[in-house]
Amino acid sequence: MNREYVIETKSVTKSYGSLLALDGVSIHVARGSIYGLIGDNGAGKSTLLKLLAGHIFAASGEILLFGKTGEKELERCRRQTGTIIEQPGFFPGMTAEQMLEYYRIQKGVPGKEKIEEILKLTGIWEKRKSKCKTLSLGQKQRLGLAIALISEPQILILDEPINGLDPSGIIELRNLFHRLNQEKNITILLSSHILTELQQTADTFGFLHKGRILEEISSEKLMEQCNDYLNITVTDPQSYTVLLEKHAPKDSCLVLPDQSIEITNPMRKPEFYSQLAAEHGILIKSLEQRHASLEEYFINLKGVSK
Ligand SMILES: Nc1ncnc2c1ncn2[C@@H]1O[C@H](COP(=O)(O)OP(=O)(O)OP(=O)(O)O)[C@@H](O)[C@H]1O
Repeated sequence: MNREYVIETKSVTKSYGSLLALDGVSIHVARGSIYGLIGDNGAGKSTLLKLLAGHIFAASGEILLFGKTGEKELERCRRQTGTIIEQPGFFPGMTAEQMLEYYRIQKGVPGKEKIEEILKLTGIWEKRKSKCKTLSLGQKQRLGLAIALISEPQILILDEPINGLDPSGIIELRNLFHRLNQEKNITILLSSHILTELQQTADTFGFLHKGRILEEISSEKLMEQCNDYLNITVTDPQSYTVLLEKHAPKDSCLVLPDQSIEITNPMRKPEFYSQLAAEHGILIKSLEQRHASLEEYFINLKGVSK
């Protein structure tokens, strides 16, 4: 399938002095997707997002927005992009509504009526008369999002938007991202150092580690990779594996160095495996069910790349 990428980088490199922050980074963000850029602290996420936003420039490689490249074209395309890379400056004494109006005028966006629509869309309408200094972190994130949305962008680029929010704040923001994506057809690129935070938000993930993209993967494929495991320790592993081959031939079994037997994505319920042993006079010492988490997947990926 030939998907249209609204954001693409090709072998982008960026150094700060002798520090290579991005090393040949290529990412592909399809129109209509929510793309999660995952990486530890210092992996290079902000650097990549700043390059896309035009705050800094690459040493080599190519950046494409809406398929267009070259600084002049990119500048034009960036007008259709809303970004929050560092918190936009808020004047503490201004109200949320005044702050949004300030940015509307600064960005040259016509139509005062947009203010009401965006304050309602981002869920801070009730707080419109509150001064910025009194807003909570979550409310500030929403106001930042409102500012990014004022120019009706087709793309949103958000650096760690979930950082520091409590669980209910995360859920609210996640729902908002889904609404913006579904109802306004906005493509969203957002970063986080916590994979599980983006697990239910993004449909595509890019794993960035020490300035390099290790993998780009759809959330569907990622979930498939996170297998279920059954780990069984028995008194007689040899006889038990023979039994498994006969009675559960479709299962993929592996005898681990500690002589326990690992079944990946077992076809039957755990009781089947304990009954099978019992019926043949084999004693089960332990039986554990495990699901490889997304975090484990990322840790393994980083391990392989060393
Ligand atoms: N202006 C700068 N001058 C020098 N080094 C920098 C600068 N900005 C970033 N770096 C370094 O580049 C590397 C990548 O930093 P970057 O901020 O892009 O990472 P990050 O993945 O966004 O990290 P975090 O999750 O901590 O925000 C880090 O080693 C950082 O110290």
